[in-house]
Amino acid sequence: MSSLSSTEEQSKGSARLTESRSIDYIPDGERHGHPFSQFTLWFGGNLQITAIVTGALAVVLGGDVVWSLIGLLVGQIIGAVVMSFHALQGPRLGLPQMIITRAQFGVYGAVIPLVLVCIMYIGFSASGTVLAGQAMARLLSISDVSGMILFSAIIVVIAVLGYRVIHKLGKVASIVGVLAFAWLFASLLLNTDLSSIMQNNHFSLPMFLLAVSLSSSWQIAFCPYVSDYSRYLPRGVSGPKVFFSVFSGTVLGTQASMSLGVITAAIAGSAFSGHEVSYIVGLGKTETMAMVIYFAICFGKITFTTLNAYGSFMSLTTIVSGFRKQVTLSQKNRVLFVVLMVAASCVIALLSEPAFLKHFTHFLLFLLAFFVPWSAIGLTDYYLISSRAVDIPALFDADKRYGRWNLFGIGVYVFGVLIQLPFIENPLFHGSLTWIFDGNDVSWIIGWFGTAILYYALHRLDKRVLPKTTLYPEHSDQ
Ligand SMILES: Nc1ccnc(=O)[nH]1
Repeated sequence: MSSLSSTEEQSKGSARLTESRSIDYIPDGERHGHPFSQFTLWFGGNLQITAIVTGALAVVLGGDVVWSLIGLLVGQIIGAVVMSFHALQGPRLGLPQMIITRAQFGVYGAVIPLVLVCIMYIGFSASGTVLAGQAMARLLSISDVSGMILFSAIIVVIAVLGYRVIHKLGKVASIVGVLAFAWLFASLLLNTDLSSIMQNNHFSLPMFLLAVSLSSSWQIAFCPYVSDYSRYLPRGVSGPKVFFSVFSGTVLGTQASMSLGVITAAIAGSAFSGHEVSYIVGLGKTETMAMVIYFAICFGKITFTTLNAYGSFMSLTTIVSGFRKQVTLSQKNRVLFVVLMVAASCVIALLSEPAFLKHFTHFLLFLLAFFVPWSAIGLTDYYLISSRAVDIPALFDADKRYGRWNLFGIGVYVFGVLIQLPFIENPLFHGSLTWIFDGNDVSWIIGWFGTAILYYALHRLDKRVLPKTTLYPEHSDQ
């Protein structure tokens, strides 16, 4: 009887819209969903203004049309392969992404990348809030400040509701995004001679590499939270289906947005840079259509701003729980943590000047140097060294096998960050060896492979005793 009622409660709990779990293991009884939801989340989420502007950069900074499109696609594919391998850990381990890091860095050691993750996502959200807040202000005829606050309030609500609502949002965002993009592509192409744009075709290696880096770093920045959104899928779900749903969703969505950016920048020339939003809105020749586009811009920013809020709230929980041996989070603290994270990005958005935002974007890209080695260590350890076996209870207890600080993992990580520095080309940081690659930033390639190879080659120095198969928490119904 008691087991019946607890099962009943559980199924009711899992069907509720408000999520109660955070960084804890998702038991089999609560697993649900289909890999297709991964496609709609990553496809719909990427159909948005920041991806358009990022794609346009390839042309604004001097690239041609044809090779920019190809370079962006190549970078999309490389970044999405890495990202999709992280996504697969969700259903297999039933855990969000960053807590898995404790297996390689130790329960306390994982705080090092976690703090950086929080900063990165607060930053991404801040820049998204500025754009969406302005679009919302035009849409509702309110001030920019009110637009940003209102947008942030919407993000708090969705992030608190959690997993199920986020996936529903992904589905709606896919539909709204496809309609908006079909219209934008059609109005651009009907008014221009596509063949003349396609003649803008002159290969230059530096510009090609720039396009590859723009899109691959776009994708890699999702890695610290991909499994957060796949962790409720059934444990035995088909690996290839999850992989290809995430992969095709994120590649197709981002490539559509970035291609629109490339074509718009090529047509508009200097009229585009600095006036991206008003140029896109100007494509709607009537007042009503302009309002529809403002709506699409605002709506398009909701998905990832929510993901950033949810991901940073989950990371904050992982930091706090590491020191408190705590596995679950009360509903009150859940709301508190989400509000803290969203308020931080809203304040940055409110204080930011347009020029500040540009520097801030450079800073966020610079932060990527800290995630590339994190990703390389996480994937090499999980797929090649641990053979996908993780002692899940030990991730929650610093006295168990993963310990407090794993000096081996942390050491390789620090090395991975350092080997990238000479190859970073960012307005905030000029590496000393970038001349070898004609001033291009290929630090992410060197950082990822250099770290993975080193971690693998030296793994005998690692003192951890690894489990033979994955160990699940005792009271879970797995
Ligand atoms: N490329 C991105 C990764 C993560 N968050 C974002 O807003 N954007």
